[in-house]
Amino acid sequence: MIGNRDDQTMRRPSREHSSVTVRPNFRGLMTSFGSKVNAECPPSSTELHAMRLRILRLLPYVFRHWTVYLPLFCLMVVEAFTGIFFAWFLRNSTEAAIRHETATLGWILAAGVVFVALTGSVNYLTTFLGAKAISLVKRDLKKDLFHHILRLPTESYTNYHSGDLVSRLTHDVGSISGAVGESLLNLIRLVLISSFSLVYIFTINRVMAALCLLLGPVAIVTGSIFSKLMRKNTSSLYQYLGKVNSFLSEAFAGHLIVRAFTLESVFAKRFFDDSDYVSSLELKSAQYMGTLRAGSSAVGAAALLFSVGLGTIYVSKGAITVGSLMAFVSLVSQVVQPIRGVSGQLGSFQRSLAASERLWNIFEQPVELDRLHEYRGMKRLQEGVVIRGVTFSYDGVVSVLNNVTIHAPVGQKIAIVGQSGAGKSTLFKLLLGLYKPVSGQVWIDSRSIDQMAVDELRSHIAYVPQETILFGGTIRENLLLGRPDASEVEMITAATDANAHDFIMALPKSYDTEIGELGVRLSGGQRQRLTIARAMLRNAPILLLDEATSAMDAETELFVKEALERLVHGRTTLVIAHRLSTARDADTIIVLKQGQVVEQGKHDELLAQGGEYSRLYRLQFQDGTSLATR
Ligand SMILES: Nc1ncnc2c1ncn2[C@@H]1O[C@H](COP(=O)(O)OP(=O)(O)OP(=O)(O)O)[C@@H](O)[C@H]1O
Repeated sequence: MIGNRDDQTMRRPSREHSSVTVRPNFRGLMTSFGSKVNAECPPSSTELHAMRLRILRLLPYVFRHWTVYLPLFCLMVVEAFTGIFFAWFLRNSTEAAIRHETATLGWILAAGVVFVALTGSVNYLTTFLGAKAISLVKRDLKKDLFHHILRLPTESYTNYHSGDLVSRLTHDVGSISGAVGESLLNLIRLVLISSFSLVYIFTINRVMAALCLLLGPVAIVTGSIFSKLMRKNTSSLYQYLGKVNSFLSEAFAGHLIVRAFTLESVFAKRFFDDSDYVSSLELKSAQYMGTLRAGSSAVGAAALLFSVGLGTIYVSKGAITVGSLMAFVSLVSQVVQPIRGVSGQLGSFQRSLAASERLWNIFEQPVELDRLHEYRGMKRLQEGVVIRGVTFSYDGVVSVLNNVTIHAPVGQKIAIVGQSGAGKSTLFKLLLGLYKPVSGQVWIDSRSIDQMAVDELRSHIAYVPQETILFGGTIRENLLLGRPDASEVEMITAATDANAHDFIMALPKSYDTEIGELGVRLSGGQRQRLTIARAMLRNAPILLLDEATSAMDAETELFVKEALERLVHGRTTLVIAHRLSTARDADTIIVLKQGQVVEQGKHDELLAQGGEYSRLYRLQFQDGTSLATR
């Protein structure tokens, strides 16, 4: 599994997989999957600073929807007032009842009815607007994140695992709702209720109010300690869930290998261990939450007892009325409850921020472009492609390509051959503009590709990869990916030229047949012909063809060969020829060895030279006469 920046904070606990009997081949796989996360280290001041920054980064998303947040805030002010109204109602109705003031009691009760109706409406609106605010912010975050991921340079994109990216886009974005919704709103609500109640209890009796307030700091301190512990724990949990998702996506995508190599028990064991670990993190969170709630309930109960005890003394001395005591007792819980509630909400707010950390981690990666690439229409080629003195390294240390120069004049076919790892596919990646050379340049029609927009460059190129990559959906949708504006006739012509039309028509819904995830419902040869048809439809002047190595039956092989010949015709083609029979009719054969061009020329010339090409040819000839001579 590919690591990412999060791995830096991971450690491998000693208990991990100690009891697992793993076959040697899979030990590396299992231990890398099994690295757990550090849930225990204490928060540092730099972390708190980072936390503040993360809140600041979320704020624009909140401000963007101020038309929802502003009415919500106003409604919360009204909601806070209704709490005070209840105390006022209790105080005045009790006193009116004690004094037998029936008329006063009547209008107080009428005010109570209005209050109940108002509370209902306010509750409905705050719930609806709260959910709307969360949904809008999550929607924007998801869009921005996906937009950002699509613009990441290949170099940084390949540092993430696809399953982990899915986890960030779904689970982590979903978890953000606390920071922009429930917890944020509850924090504001509790502060408002607490402040209003505080003012009111001070108007009832200052000394009693001040004494009850002494319990506040106790609640705040215990609450914030547990909140921090919970945040660390949740951060670890989210990080680990990303890894579990990566594992799952690989397990499902590679299910054929899992079955063929009888890896079911190994994978099950791995997933069971993961699930246990996730569960242990969740239990730890539950423990923290339980302790926090128990502590804050104790503080709330103590405040209630204290105020009732103190209040009865004040009532007996005639310092306050019974109605005022009732109002005071009901409001003390409004003051202390929010204080303890703030701690809980802060914990949940911080858990949300923990999820946001994994989103900012991606947003921090610089993007290639400020807009998404788009198909720019068909291009023409006048002169051809020139790769001049290109040197390239993935890691900045080992050169994968070394001063490579290749000339592909317009309409010619250039075959690139060489041992595995010689740098053939890397050359294609540079031509597609996925990576930039360390030195040297690639030119198309006397224009350096550095001066071209990436989508302009790619609109010149049709790429047929070695693995047939199709997407879930219909055949039509897959073919039109090559050129979205192609007509029905053009699509059918491309499919016919690729020897695919006949088998497509034999399918139940012909071009509208669903081909399943990655084209799983088609045969290997059918998938290949579809990728050729897709490239044909694109009708780009430059063809980058990475020849498939998988063997097919003679008839399918012939179909694919014919399709490729039609595809190559009239285009400037660079083909990675794994079978030297493909290279035989090339205008020029380039022989790469350890990233360097060691020979170039025509088939017969290179054979006569008796160098690397003739060595490779002999090897293949000995290994399989049929392939080399076909
Ligand atoms: N994304 C990558 N990051 C780091 N190194 C890479 C990456 N891709 C390829 N390499 C390394 O670059 C070298 C050249 O790889 P490349 O895929 O270009 O070889 P190739 O000639 O196409 O091989 P094959 O015929 O087996 O496909 C290899 O040593 C490979 O390990």
